Parts: sequence; C-alpha cells; structure tokens
Amino acid sequence: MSERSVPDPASPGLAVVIAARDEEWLIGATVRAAAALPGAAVVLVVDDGSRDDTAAVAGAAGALVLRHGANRGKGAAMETGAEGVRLLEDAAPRSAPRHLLFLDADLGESAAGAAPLAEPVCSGAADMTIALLPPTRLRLGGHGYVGAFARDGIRRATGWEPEQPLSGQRCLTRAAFESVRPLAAGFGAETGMTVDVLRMGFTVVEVDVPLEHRPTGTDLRGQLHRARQFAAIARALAERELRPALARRGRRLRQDVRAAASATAATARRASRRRLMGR
Ligand SMILES: O=c1ccn([C@@H]2O[C@H](COP(=O)(O)OP(=O)(O)O[C@H]3O[C@H](CO)[C@@H](O)[C@H](O)[C@H]3O)[C@@H](O)[C@H]2O)c(=O)[nH]1
Ligand SMILES: O=C(O)[C@H](O)COP(=O)(O)O
Repeated sequence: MSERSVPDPASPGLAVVIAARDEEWLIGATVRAAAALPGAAVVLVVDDGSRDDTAAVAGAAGALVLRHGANRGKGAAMETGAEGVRLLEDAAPRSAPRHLLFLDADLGESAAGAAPLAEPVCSGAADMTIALLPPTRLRLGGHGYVGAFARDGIRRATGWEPEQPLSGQRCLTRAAFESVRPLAAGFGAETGMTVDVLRMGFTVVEVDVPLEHRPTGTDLRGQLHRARQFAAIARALAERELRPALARRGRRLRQDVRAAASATAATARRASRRRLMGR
C-alpha cells in the first residue's frame, strides 16, 4: 500500500500495526476501518503464520502485509510490524517517527472507534495509551482470571493497576516502544510492555473506546487459549521480577572478581618485594 498524506505535516501521524493469525473473516473490515482513522498514514498487517487467506484479504483491503512463514506469536508479530514501519521510514526519512497504534485483527468495523486512543499520544499528554473496552462487550467468556493475574503482576512490578491489562489495542510513541524492545514473547507482550514502559518513566493512561473484539469462548479451545495466555504472562512477569535480582547478582560477582584480582595483585607485589629484598 502506498503511504497516504498526513493532514497536519507537523504531526508525526500514525502507523497502524495489526498482528493477525487466521483472521480472514474480520481482517478486511479491520484494515478498512483502521485506514480511515485520523492521522493513519500506513496500515501494516503482520500475518503470523496464518493457515487461511488472512494475508491476501488484508492486502486486498489496502494494507501493507508482512508474513511470518511460521507462527511466532503475538509479541514477535508486533515487533515485525514495528520493524516494517522503521524500514518504511528509512526509505522515506521523516522529521518525526510515526507513533505506533497496535490494533487486533478481530475488531472489524469497530476499529473505527480507535481514534481516542491515539489522541493523548499525538497531543503529548501520554507516552502510551491502553484501550478500555466497554465491559458489557468484554465480559462474555471466562472468569477473567488471566486478566486478574496480569493486573496483579503489573501492580506488584510497578505500583500501577490497569483496569484491562490484556488489552492489545494501544498507542505509543516510538521512543517508548524502542525503549522496551525486545517485547515479551507471545501473549506476554502487553503485560511485559506495560511494566517496562512504566519502569522507564513513561506516562501511561487507559482510554475508553467503543471497540468490540471476538470474545474467548468457554469451550476447550477457549480454555486452552487462556492457558497459553496465562503461561506467557507468567513468563513475562518472571523475567521482569528476575531482572533486578540478576543485575544485583551480576554487580556482586563483578565486585568479587575485582576484589580477588586486586588481592592477587597485592600478593604478587609483596612476593616480588620479598624477592628483591632477599637479593
Ligand atoms: O499466535 C498468534 C495469536 C494471535 N495473534 C493475533 O493477536 C490478536 C489477539 O489474539 P486473540 O486470539 O484475539 O486473543 P484475545 O484473548 O482475544 O486477546 C486479548 O489478550 C491478548 C493478550 O493475552 C491481547 O493481545 C489482545 O489484544 C486481547 O484482546 C489477534 O489479532 C490475533 O490474530 C497473532 O498475531 N499470533
Ligand atoms: O479474550 C480475552 O481477553 C482473554 O482470553 C480472557 O478472556 P476472559 O476474560 O473471558 O477469561
């Protein structure tokens, strides 16, 4: 897709990135709605190893499409999308890099409601926004235990408690995005990103948006999906709680090595003095 002109030349504008796996039914409507968002200069779909016609449908709807030959998970798809945006900008340099607006592929026409998500980032009021979907549309499937787990982990790591921690509909500046790469793997990406963005001192706000996404069911497939989310979030949180401990351990190790090295040098100096005096 060719890049469309941004109405305000002084504004960085938006690059919409959509990770999609087996989304041929909704991706076309999502892409068309995303392309019509104010400031959306490019819509980039990352087909994450789909087994259906997601890539072709997205391309026909006007998106630029990048493909993973095999499924690599949501976090990797988001990173591929951001890398695609960077390559586009390298080819046509701009004064300000575009903000990234991440949307899921299953929003369909409701993606048209994502505009308020970008406003605080475009105005400089926030470095990252997270979408708050209407609760009636959100709560259709399970017991919300995956969300509760992520929420609790983010609060323990940062002191901030998001209402909808899993939400992948989010907008952030490139500076914020670049500072938190690499993202956590798979469905841990959002939880890890929120922790890292906050720890880097960036501002995060949740924004009400009238988006609708496909609810996760309560059948076996739905519960396995939740189990995968849970495992990825647990990993993202464990990595983040471990990092300061590892850094502390690393500092201690370096101190011990330095101390041992200077003790060895002192012993060698003493031995050499003794040898000289003995002569
Ligand atoms: O291996 C995968 C799996 C999914 N997706 C895409 O990721 C998005 C979210 O996946 P979905 O199956 O709809 O998961 P949900 O449980 O509905 O997702 C909720 O929870 C996820 C984190 O656990 C967030 O990424 C989503 O934004 C949030 O709506 C969709 O566009 C998928 O096509 C991929 O790109 N690769
Ligand atoms: O779709 C989602 O956001 C997750 O799979 C969690 O779903 P639940 O809140 O219905 O358990």
